[in-house]
Amino acid sequence: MEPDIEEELLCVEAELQDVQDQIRALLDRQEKLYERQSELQTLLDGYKISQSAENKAAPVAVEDWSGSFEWDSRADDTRFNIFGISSFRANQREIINAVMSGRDVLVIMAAGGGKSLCYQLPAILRDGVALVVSPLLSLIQDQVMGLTALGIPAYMLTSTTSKEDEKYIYKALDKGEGALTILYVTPEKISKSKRFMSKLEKCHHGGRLSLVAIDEAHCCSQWGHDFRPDYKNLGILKIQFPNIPMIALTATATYKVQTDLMEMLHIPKCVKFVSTVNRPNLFYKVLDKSSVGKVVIDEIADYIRGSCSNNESGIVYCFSRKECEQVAKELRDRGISADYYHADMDVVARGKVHLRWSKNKLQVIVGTVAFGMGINKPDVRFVIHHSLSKSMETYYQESGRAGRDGLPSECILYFRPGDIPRQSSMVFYENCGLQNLYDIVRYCQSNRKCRRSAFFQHFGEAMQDCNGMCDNCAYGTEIKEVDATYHAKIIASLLHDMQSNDQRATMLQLVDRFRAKIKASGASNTPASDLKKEEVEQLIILLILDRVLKEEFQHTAYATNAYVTLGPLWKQALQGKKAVKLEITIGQRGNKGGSPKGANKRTRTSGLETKLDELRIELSSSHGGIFPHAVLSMQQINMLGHQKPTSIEELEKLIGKVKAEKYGNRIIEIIQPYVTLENPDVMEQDLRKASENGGNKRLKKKDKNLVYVESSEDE
Ligand SMILES: Nc1ncnc2c1ncn2[C@@H]1O[C@H](COP(=O)(O)OP(=O)(O)OP(=O)(O)O)[C@@H](O)[C@H]1O
Ligand SMILES: [Mg+2]
Repeated sequence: MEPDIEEELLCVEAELQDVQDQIRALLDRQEKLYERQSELQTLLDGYKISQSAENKAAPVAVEDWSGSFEWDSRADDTRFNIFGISSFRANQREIINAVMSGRDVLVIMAAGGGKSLCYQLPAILRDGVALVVSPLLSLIQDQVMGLTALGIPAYMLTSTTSKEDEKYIYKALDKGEGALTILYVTPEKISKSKRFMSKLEKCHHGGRLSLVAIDEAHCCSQWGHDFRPDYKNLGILKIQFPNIPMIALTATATYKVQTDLMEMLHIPKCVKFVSTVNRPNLFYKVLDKSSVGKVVIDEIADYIRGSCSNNESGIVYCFSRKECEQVAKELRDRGISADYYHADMDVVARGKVHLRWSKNKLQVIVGTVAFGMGINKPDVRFVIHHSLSKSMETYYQESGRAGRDGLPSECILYFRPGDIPRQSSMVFYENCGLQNLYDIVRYCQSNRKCRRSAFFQHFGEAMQDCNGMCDNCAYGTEIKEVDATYHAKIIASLLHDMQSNDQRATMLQLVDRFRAKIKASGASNTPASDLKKEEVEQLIILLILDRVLKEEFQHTAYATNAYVTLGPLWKQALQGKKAVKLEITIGQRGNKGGSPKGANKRTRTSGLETKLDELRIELSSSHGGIFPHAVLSMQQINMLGHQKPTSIEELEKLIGKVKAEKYGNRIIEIIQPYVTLENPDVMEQDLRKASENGGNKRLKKKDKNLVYVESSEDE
């Protein structure tokens, strides 16, 4: 009788546990649905408001921003002859048209998408002064130097502006004297300088304020990833200058951030342009990270030497300041030109490192997250994460600093489960901190799913083709699936015993205990004996993601420790009711030996291109220390390398009038010897085609092995 009762009791308990788990799962779902409900409600409210506002206003024609406008030919001329840009990228033309039509505009466009042109070009086309608010001094300096080199009267009013320039700027604002087309300021100028605001108002009253641009506009919103208090006050600009078009630009903004921005900047009726988050030229890959530090550095150094032997720029992101210094030193020991960048350094030292790197005098910056916004270098060919970021959003931002010029570039993340507790003990108190971290852990652990699809999912965008531009799509990984249900049971029972005795375990301790238990039981032939140390770590992470286990944190005087404890579904695991499948990679994850499709594309071997690269560095120093990419972009170097123009007229058709006039003689001098080496007939044909194309389309490549990628809308 008694055994029957016990058995039934066990069954009832198990069923109860099951029911509780289901309730928990439903509650989770309910929470998610509430969240979505509120998002949809806001969306609907916004839609209704804009509808009623439109109904009240005079009826407007359907807004077709891609149609033809009176300024079309001037816009094309400025794009090509001043900026040297052969065609507009997606949405650029439409955005420019909306601004030119006097509308307020909100632009969400991926990093490197070409947002600057969207306000710089209308600034040139419209009469008067364009005010640009940008959050960082370094960003402003880059932009002003670049524009000045193109002959555009651009100035900045910041703490570093000389008295003389300040006087010039105030006079231009006040009385319209002197040429001033674009004026950059930091948000503090708007919120703190009454003098500046009064001059700006005078400029406006005189009808000389052409537009207002708010760059990195996500800084306005507390929900964004980089909130800046001074950005909160920028709403004043629309109140004071209601009839001046305002354009707000950012690389990423969730729907919540977008509505927040529109409200704060007082642009409820703005035209919104949202471009895809996809960066088709970036190759994403995750590599297993060895627990031996030197091995990881050896691999990184090998990669840089092998794939970026032409001194192509890159970034290595590290978790801590100490790690940055260490990794930079070890890369230098291996002959790579690398230096570190973190928040503990003083501003001058940081600025110096950044500048050397921007001018191609330093190949690699090893940085913490402090090396962030303000990186304006277009030709970063690789971003390597020495350890994982804290969320998908942060990873998207950081890896997105690669390939802003549209040329193929690589984003490599070194992952090992042992790095997770370091991150989790930093983020656990943030809103959704652990949830965000576990999302990127899922990204890292996945051996099958397209990496790109994780970004689409995260940013709520429809899937797009990856075109083999991630490791899982390009070559996949050989995987062995292990039934780890039994292993999970042992781990749950181990932790249960420990917790009953008021003991705790870190992940490493748990791995050791697990392995010791297997060894002590002499069960070398049990299925649990077959897992290596790293695989047990991987299993523990899997159990955390599956909520069988969870992380808990405790502060000591020196650190925050992360412990692994039993999670909501532990009983199921203990009873062997939770099927656990562990994917183990066979050999090394990713195909390190083979080259991904993306990596091949950018191999630049031509001697002429190397010479042109050297020339742009030389010209950049002799033209007031501007950046080499402001002289010629990598795309332009590739184009010149293939088309080899030999006269200023031909050159003009490729890089526009301003650059051809300024640097033309030197460029042709470099190209000339290479032309005489070639078959004159072939060259003749190429040049004829170039002029037929008006310089707007690239020529067909002569050499099948050379792949030339130009970023343009028709790419
Ligand atoms: N239509 C185009 N064709 C080719 N190159 C372009 C085009 N538009 C912009 N670029 C180039 O792309 C690079 C990135 O442009 P830009 O700095 O405006 O990007 P962004 O969208 O502001 O990115 P971020 O969010 O990182 O600031 C620059 O080198 C710029 O010259
Ligand atoms: Mg920008």
